[in-house]
Amino acid sequence: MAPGLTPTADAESTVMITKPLLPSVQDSDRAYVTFLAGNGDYVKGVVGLAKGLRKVKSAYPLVVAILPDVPEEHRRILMEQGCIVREIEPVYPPENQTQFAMAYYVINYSKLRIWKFVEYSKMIYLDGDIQVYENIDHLFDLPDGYFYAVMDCFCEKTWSHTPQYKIGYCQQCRDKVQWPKAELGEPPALYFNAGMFLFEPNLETYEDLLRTLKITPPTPFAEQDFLNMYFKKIYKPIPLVYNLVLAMLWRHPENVELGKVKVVHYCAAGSKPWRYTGKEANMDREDIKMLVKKWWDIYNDESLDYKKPVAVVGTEADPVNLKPFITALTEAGRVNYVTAPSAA
Ligand SMILES: O=c1ccn([C@@H]2O[C@H](COP(=O)(O)OP(=O)(O)O)[C@@H](O)[C@H]2O)c(=O)[nH]1
Ligand SMILES: OC[C@H]1O[C@H](O[C@@H]2[C@@H](O)[C@H](O)[C@@H](O)[C@H](O)[C@@H]2O)[C@H](O)[C@@H](O)[C@H]1O
Ligand SMILES: [Mn+2]
Repeated sequence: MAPGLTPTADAESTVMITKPLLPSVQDSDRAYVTFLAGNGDYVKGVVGLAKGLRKVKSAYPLVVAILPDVPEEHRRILMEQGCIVREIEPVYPPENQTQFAMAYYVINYSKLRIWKFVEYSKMIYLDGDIQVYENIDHLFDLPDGYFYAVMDCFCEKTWSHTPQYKIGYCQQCRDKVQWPKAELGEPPALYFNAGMFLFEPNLETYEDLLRTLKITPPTPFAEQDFLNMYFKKIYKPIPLVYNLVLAMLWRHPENVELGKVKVVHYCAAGSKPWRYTGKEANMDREDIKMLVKKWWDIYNDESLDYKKPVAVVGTEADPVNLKPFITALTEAGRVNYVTAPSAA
C-alpha cells in the first residue's frame, strides 16, 4: 500500500485504504501521542518511537503524556529528541476494585487523559513499545467521527480468562471455530488492540469517559477493555499493517504479510527490544530476531537524533542584532544560530 492513501470507511468491514491523496501538508492540529509512566526503561521505547517517526518523515510531532513519576532526566532526554512532553495526572479505576484488572495494566487507565489534548483535532495514539517503519500520516485523513484501531487476537494465554479463549474462537479466524450462539449468545463485538488508535480529542468525550469509568468495574485488560466498550458503536477496524500484534506471527501467520507491515507492536512477552533476551516462548523465531534488530538499528542511529531548529533572523545584508540573545541561547544549548541566505 503506497503512502498517502485515502481510506474509505464503509459500514461494517475493515476500513479499506484505497485511492491516492495529495500529499498532506503540515497541519498543526494533528499529532502522534504516546504514554510514559515510571522511571524504568520504557523511555527507550519512546525515544525509539520518536526516531522512527523522524525516519519515516512524519509531518506531525510526537506528544508524550507522562505521569508525575517520570524522572527529570527522562523528561530531558525526550525533549532533546524533539518530543512535546505533557505531564498528566494518573487515572485510577473505581476505588478498591483494581484487583479485577491485571495489576500491570492499572496504570494504563491514565491513557484516558489524552482526550483532554483538545489543541489537536486528531491524534494517533501509539504505545511506547510500538515502532513505525513506514509513514502512516495518511491515516489522519480518515473520515471524522470514528475510532480507528486494529483488531486484536484472543489466542495468547493472557486471554485464558475469556470464553472465546476457552473454546478456541478468535476474531482473526472466525471460520476456524464457529461461535456457539445457542449456548453463548451473540459472538463478542469486534475488539481492538489499544496499543494504537486514531481518535479525536474532545472535552465532552473526556468528561464522559471519566464519568463512565467511575461506574465501570475494572476488567483484566483494564483501559483496553474499557475503550472497546465505550467506543463500540463508532469503532472502525483498520488493516493489521497498522499495528502488528506480534502474536499474529505464530497465531495467524496466514493473515500477515510481514513485508507490508508499517507498524510493529512489541507486546508479546519477552519482545520488548530494549529488554530482549530471546528466552521466552517464540522469541527465538527468525522474524522476531529480525524485528528486534530493526528496532535497535533505529534506536542506535545517531543521524535520526533530533536537530534543534535554527534561529533564522534578518539577512546577511541586514542582520538584526540578536547576537547577545542568541549567544545566551546557544550557551544554554537551546539553539544553533545561522544567518538567513540573502533574499536575492
Ligand atoms: O512501566 C511501564 C509500563 C507501560 N508503560 C506505557 O504503557 C503502555 C502499555 O503497556 P505495554 O505496552 O507494556 O502493554 P502491552 O501492549 O505489552 O500489553 C506502554 O507501551 C508504555 O507506553 C510505561 O510507560 N511504563
Ligand atoms: O492495558 C491493557 C493492554 O492491553 C493490550 O495489551 C495486551 C493485548 O494486546 C493482548 O491481546 C495481548 O495478548 C497481551 O499480550 C497484551 O498485553 C495493549 O497492547 C496495551 O496497550 C494495553 O492496552
Ligand atoms: Mn504495548
